[in-house]
This record gives sequence, C-alpha cells and structure tokens, in this order.
Amino acid sequence: MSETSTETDYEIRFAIDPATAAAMDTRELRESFLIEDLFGPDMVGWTYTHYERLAVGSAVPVKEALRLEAIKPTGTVNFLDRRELIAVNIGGKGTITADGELFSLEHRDMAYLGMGTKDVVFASENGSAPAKFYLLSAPAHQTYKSMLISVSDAKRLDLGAPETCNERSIFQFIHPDGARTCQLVVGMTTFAAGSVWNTMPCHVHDRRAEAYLYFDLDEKARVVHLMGEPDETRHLIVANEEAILSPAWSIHSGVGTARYTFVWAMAGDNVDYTDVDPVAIEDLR
Ligand SMILES: O=C(O)C(=O)C[C@H](O)C(=O)CO
Ligand SMILES: [Zn+2]
Repeated sequence: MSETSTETDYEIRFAIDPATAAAMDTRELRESFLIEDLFGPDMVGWTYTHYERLAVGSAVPVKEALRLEAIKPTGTVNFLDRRELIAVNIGGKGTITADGELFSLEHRDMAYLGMGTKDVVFASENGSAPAKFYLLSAPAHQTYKSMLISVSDAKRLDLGAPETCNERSIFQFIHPDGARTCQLVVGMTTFAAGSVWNTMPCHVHDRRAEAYLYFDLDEKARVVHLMGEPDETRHLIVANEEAILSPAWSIHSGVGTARYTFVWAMAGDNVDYTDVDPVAIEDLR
C-alpha cells in the first residue's frame, strides 16, 4: 500500500453509574454500553470512554494505509504522547509501522506500542482480505518497549468444563513474564466445541474497567452478554465484531447461540489479572 490516509472519527461515551444503568431501557443500554459498526473501511475510528479513559477503536486499511492521528479528547499533538496502545488483528495479514519499526501481524496477533511513539501507520498485505486492527488505548505514565505479541507468546489458562458449556482457553497476551504495560491488560478467549459460556461463574473488579470484542461469530448468531451489578443484571444482544463496555461495577459474561471468540481488555488501578471479586452463580439476580 503506497498511499496513506488520515481519516479519523471519534465519539465520546461518558461514564454511567449503576443506578442510572439499572433504569435504562434496551435502546439506552445499547447506546451506552454497546459499540456497533466498529470496523469501518479506510478510516481510524475511536470510541473514547470516560471509563479509565480507555479508548476502543479500529483501523481497517482496505484501499490505503492509515495513519494514527491525535483526536481532540487526548489533548496532545500525537495520539500516543501520553498513552499506550494495543492493536489486535482480527482480519487478514497486516503491518504496523511505529516510528520506522515494522511489525507484521497474522490473524490474532497483537502489537503493543509504548507511550511516546509518534508515527504509526496501519496497512494490509492484501486489500481484498484486509487486516482489521482492533485498537485499545489507555493513559500511560512511562514508556515500555513496543513489541509484537503473537498468540504463541501468550500465557494460556484453561478453564471450565464441557458439562457446564464453559470449557475455554484464556490467552493472556500481557502477563508478568511477557510484555510490560502501564495499564492495558489484554487477552483472547477461545472455546472448545460445544462450549458457549464465557466468564461464568462471573466476577467484578472495581479496580479496572473492561471492554469485550466478540468476533468469529456466525453472522446470524448472537451473544447474549450479561452486564450490571450482580444483583441487578441486564443483557445486551451482541452481533459479530461488536464490542461492549464494562464499567468497573459491572459483571461481564456472555453466552453464544453459536461458537465465537472474544478479546477482553482492561485498564485501571492495577494489571493483576487475578485481582477479581468472584460472584457465585446463585447470587446473580
Ligand atoms: O472467559 C473468561 O473467563 C474470560 O475471558 C474472562 C476475562 O478474561 C475477564 O473478565 C478478565 O477480567
Ligand atoms: Zn473481568
């Protein structure tokens, strides 16, 4: 790809408190917590949230390469002047060039870009099977090394069982023996055949907000995503390649009408994956 475009779009989502969320109808819940139409071609799109100032976005270079540019909410000259970023490729092969350093991403690879990276360009190897970069960014306080993190570098945790339809593998791309980050903790969860429940039994973690991207889901299938305080749950019906925002007070769990994969990402006061408050299934309301 020789041409480079800088078309960038963004929207802001303010932080919603649990009592307000509990009073919302379906449309309001979807407008507040669901991100539809995430992967627009030939543009960089952001949902800038007031949950830990976590920004969730995409870059899908089809006809031309795409340059990362600052948006007004960051208040900086370059997007990453005071932020870090993780890009997860859920599409065809692609590259990310960060201040001259080239990272080649296969399907399901991630790249971490540290604070202070100035010039970032996203490109697809083949525009007819474009890379689809799912972007996550949070404020940072120091520069860690930019690097490619492939699924084989991830720490794998197998959870669940076929009898409870929740047999799954959690791939922690950011873990204490791997890439260092300031706030971002990102991974991917895949399922054994027949298993459809993620994160059940569920948890909350007031220390960190979370975002989920559901993908590799059949176009006609849906994930019923559970959210809300444990004793006041609500649901969102989620289609392929849509994301949800999970405030720190909310559970985040889902069941698919068919198989799917998802990327989970957190930012907040610590990067300890194990620091969660479990919720017993029988306590859910
Ligand atoms: O299936 C799961 O369980 C998960 O993937 C849980 C997420 O990793 C999570 O909620 C991390 O806090
Ligand atoms: Zn969680």
